[in-house]
Amino acid sequence: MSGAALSVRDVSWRPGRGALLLDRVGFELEAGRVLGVAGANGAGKSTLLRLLYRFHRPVTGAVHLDERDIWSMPARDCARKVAAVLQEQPTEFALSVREIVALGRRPHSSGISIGGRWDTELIDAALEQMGVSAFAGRLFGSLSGGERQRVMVARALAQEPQLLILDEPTNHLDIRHQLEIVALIGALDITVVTSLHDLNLAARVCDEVLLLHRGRQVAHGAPEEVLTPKNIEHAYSVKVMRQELSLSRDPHLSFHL
Ligand SMILES: Nc1ncnc2c1ncn2[C@@H]1O[C@H](COP(=O)(O)OP(=O)(O)OP(=O)(O)O)[C@@H](O)[C@H]1O
Repeated sequence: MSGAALSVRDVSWRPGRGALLLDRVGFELEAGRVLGVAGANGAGKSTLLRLLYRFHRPVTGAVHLDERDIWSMPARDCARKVAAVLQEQPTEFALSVREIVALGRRPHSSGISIGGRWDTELIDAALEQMGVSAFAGRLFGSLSGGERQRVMVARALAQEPQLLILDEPTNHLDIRHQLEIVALIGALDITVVTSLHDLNLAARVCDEVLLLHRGRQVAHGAPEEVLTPKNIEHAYSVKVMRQELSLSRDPHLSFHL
């Protein structure tokens, strides 16, 4: 797997004739970097992600992957290059975990069958990487929320994307699996854009952070430049304390009203 450079230029989006929910957001992300998208509930994080995986078409601006506008490429090419793990989970409850992960290979298959040796190896590797091999034969619908979340990440990895979009990937996950997914994101050599509510986690895992407030970009850059008490107070309407952890000396943010 290798990553693609992502260029988002001045994108805006509104539903139909409604008000703009995203207003001229733009950033450049080099191949292999991890960008965290932060902001309060309703700030526009999921809306921005939807523009990146070609669910919404921007009303202004454009999204380029390796210098190609994603709307100028055939839908199938985009599906090969971009994988998304969303908060809404699929309703294919009657499929097994393995069958769900195998769906990640669909954009790469020439016919309706998925089952070459390379596909099998990739599916096995993705199941293993997400620690879900043990229940590969179980029905997806019988899994817990956290187990399902890990299966959906495995499906995205099996897709061999160049850009991976994650909408709140740590939702439903216990602390061990949160740490594991954070380690996995850090170890992938593809480009990743992830929304995250936990700002301390965002500071640890992301190379860059984009902070949104009411559909507008407040700041974009290195986590320590963006996640300042001033920016967070503006974006979330909370008071912020920044401390240094005594052992690791890592900065740690705490919040109060
Ligand atoms: N298709 C739509 N039609 C009308 N309003 C929408 C539509 N999609 C999103 N919105 C509204 O746009 C705003 C931004 O939504 P979005 O889901 O992008 O926020 P978010 O930052 O991801 O929030 P959260 O942290 O709660 O998941 C919200 O007020 C939402 O209700």
